[in-house]
Amino acid sequence: MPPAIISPSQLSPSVLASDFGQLTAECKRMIDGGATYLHMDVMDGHFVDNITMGPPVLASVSKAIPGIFMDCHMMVAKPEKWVNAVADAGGSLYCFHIEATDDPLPIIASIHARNMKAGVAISPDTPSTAITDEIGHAADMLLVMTVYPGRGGQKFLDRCVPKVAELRARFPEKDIEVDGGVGPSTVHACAHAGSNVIVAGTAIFNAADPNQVIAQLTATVNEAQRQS
Ligand SMILES: O=C(CO)[C@H](O)[C@H](O)COP(=O)(O)O
Repeated sequence: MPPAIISPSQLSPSVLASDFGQLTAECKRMIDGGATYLHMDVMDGHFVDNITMGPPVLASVSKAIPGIFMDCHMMVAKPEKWVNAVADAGGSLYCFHIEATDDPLPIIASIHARNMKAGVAISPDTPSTAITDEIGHAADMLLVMTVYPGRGGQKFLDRCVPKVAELRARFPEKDIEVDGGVGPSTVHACAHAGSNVIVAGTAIFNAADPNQVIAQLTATVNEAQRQS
């Protein structure tokens, strides 16, 4: 059993599954439905084979929804390049991929210098040990991808779950996020391995009752924390 988790649960709907033509309304709908974060999937067409949105769109959302916590998942080839633009756009958390840089510590420092939380993500084929003790302690959040980044609606990769447990054992005080294929049938494994920040896209946006799914995912994490 992993050590007791002290970080509160957060539910972060992935806007990749939203109607981008109604993005602000979709984000409001999620917050009103019980989400605490909004997972903003920023893709630049280089790190992954897809393009989504950038700082101008983030700025529109933060302007329309003051106080929103934008959990910005930067699937970009040069993560050092966008820190200031995302901060200026109202980003709350800047999470970059360890595979996209040879020098993560200065990026974490630059994120903190702009008063954002710093996240470090690992793709499915990257071992959790790529997040060294030094990197993990410097970051605020560690993201374990449970699908290959780039698209929503993919099948959850169970083989990534042990990485959550390994990181939780080394970093009991950090936020640990899971992203990809997470929904009512897969959240239990993530939560019991030690994840406290849950990203879900299609499971929420495609649901008949999104608020019920948000409540169910949050309750599963809270129950896992009570049992830890
Ligand atoms: O980062 C992502 C893809 O790169 C998405 O956030 C992720 O896939 C969530 O979507 P779903 O819950 O539908 O799998």
